Amino acid sequence: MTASESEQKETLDIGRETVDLSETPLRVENLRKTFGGITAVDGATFSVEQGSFTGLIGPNGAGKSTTFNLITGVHRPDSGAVYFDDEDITGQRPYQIANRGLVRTFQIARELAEMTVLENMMLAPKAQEGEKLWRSVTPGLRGTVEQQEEEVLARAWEMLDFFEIDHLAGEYAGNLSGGQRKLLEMARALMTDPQMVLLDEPLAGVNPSLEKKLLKHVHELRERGYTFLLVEHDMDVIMNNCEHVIVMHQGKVLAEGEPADIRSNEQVIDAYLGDEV
Ligand SMILES: Nc1ncnc2c1ncn2[C@@H]1O[C@H](COP(=O)(O)OP(=O)(O)OP(=O)(O)O)[C@@H](O)[C@H]1O
Repeated sequence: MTASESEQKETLDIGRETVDLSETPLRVENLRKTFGGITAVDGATFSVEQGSFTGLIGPNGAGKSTTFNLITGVHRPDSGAVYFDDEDITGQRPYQIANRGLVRTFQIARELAEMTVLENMMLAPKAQEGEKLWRSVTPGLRGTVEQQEEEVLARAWEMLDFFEIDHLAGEYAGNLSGGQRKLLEMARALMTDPQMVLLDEPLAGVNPSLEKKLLKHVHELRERGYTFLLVEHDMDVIMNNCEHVIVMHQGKVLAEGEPADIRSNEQVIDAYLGDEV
């Protein structure tokens, strides 16, 4: 990390702390997951570098979503391990993993569509201290809870402003366009000030101008030290934006490398890219 990058990150208004870009925050080793007779993930091993924008691609059914679910604690692997910041997080619950700084975007469910954009943001606050309840019922300590709520509100506005949807704060989430929803999903994920964000097809149904905007925001965040792992079917998006690409096929990692190498990899062309190159 250069001195100016370091400076930029420390002064970032969305509140990231300085991180060491030489780290490898995420490592999955020999992950395996079966559903009945189906092997969804079959010994996948890869790692993601700190501060990178890494793409995870592969044909339908290759195991990408299941891998995301194994990393974020939605599913427990049959075998293998997930390490985040060199700590074994295998089998931890999604909220525990999120509290460590590893989050994924979630689609705005129907119930959330009936709340305003700002209310959606307030539902995803930064983890608060465990004694919150105790503080709220203890005379003299009420101010701390109020202070925390103010901090959550301030962060919500900062994120809405960053993603340029602050003018929609009072709008019901259900009234947003597909692209605006995707921006809200990203903004919500960032509420907890994570270190790493997993994006599962964040551009599906997004029009070209909002797609450009969303990718611009991801690049800005990445330059400031956030790490992104992206599942996306649009090959141009992957090849033009990610500096590292991991290709899954039949539950395994078939290849990984820079976009240009992946494009010309014979095995990848046979298994996946076919006519796309
Ligand atoms: N909860 C589940 N129950 C049963 N089978 C599942 C479950 N989740 C995934 N699978 C199966 O595991 C395999 C891998 O699915 P997965 O969704 O991880 O692939 P993918 O690469 O994300 O595919 P796509 O690009 O189509 O989203 C598929 O055969 C799928 O049908």
